Amino acid sequence: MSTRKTRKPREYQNRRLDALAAPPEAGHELFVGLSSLGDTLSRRHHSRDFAFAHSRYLRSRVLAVGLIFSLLSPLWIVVDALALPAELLKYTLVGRVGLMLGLLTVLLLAFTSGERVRRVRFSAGMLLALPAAFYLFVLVVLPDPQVQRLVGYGFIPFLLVASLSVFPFTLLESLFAGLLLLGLLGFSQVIDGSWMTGRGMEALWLLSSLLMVSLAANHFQLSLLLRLYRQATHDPLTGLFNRGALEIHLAKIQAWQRETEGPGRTGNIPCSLLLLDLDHFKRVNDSYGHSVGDTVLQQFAELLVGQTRRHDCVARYGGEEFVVLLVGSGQARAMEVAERIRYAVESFEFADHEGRRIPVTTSIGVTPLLEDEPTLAALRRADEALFQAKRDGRNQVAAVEVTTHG
Ligand SMILES: Nc1nc2c(ncn2[C@@H]2O[C@H](COP(=O)(O)OP(=O)(O)OP(=O)(O)O)[C@@H](O)[C@H]2O)c(=O)[nH]1
Repeated sequence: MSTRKTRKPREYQNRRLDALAAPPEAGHELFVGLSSLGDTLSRRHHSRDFAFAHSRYLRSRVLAVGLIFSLLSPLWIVVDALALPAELLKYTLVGRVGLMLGLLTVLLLAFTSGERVRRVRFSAGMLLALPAAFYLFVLVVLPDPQVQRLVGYGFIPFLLVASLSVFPFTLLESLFAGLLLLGLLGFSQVIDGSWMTGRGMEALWLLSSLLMVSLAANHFQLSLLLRLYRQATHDPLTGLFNRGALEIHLAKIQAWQRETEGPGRTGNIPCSLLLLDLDHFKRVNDSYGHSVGDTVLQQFAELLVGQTRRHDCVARYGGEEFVVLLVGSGQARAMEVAERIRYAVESFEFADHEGRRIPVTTSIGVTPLLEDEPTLAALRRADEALFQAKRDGRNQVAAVEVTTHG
């Protein structure tokens, strides 16, 4: 174990809090709904961590809807056989075989995608694109007048637009898919001669209305998902990751460390854990009141976020204990960062509600996060180091190092 304390702070990069939807303010429901439009419009504001939760949710929908499509599509061959003459049946059969193979590939892709976000999103897109492509294929290959004889094909764009509402797509994603399906409906009308007729316009209007309903469903589904995710993973007082989310995040970082091992890869990426505890915090509560204590915790959290980089992780471990995960920082660098944080806290002007200064200091335990150890073992080591810093008089940085193998 080693302890050290220097006075000089170092430069640091700023970082914003996790860019997730803020918890909705109490108030008019419509306002609450509209205020989260920015979060459901695109994935721009979603954190990387939410992207994993989102893709797990999307994957379960792809599997369910993919299974329904795969079961319904071959059943329609019976309707085709009853409605179409034998010479036309070959066109729809070829299309259906292609559709079935495509749907099975999508199911396999989604099933094996695990947490690969892009693969899940690709399979969701393909799930909607395949029936549309099948319809387009039939429209193009079938001899012109025969298109009128198709039964149950005209509703494919309607079915697909309605299906959009089942998925937690962003508004822009659904709008893009919806416009393509409107185009497909328009094309089918040109082929069957109903374009710009009363019947054709009625169908276009119906599809547009369905699209609006699906967009509303997407918005409410995604904003609810964001809110629930935030409540489950974030501390409401500071907005930081809570303990459960931290432990999951640590395990993910370790998996990523293992993946980047080996020839041709980035190589071993050192990570370090900082466990921070506010010194004599009970006195702050006792002297200034619990609400001032809360404000101090919030300011402390902001300070930690400001002192770390975007890809580092700051979490509230519980009470007045916080954890910082430094990605790509070995022990020496982690000690420098911990010392900089300790100094920043000591110099920061924490104040009560009347603006009176509250002296606040923090003790910090530092330890490496090894790629192949249980996360709790690393946290326990950080706790040992923190205990050492407290024992050495508080307002200290202490480290517990480990001998890495190899
Ligand atoms: N205001 C406020 N206080 C909290 C919160 N969570 C924990 N605390 C308080 O944090 C204090 C922790 O006290 P102790 O565990 O005795 O530790 P300490 O006073 O910081 O002393 P050392 O850790 O030994 O330096 C308790 O008074 C808790 O009530 C919170 O969310 N808000």
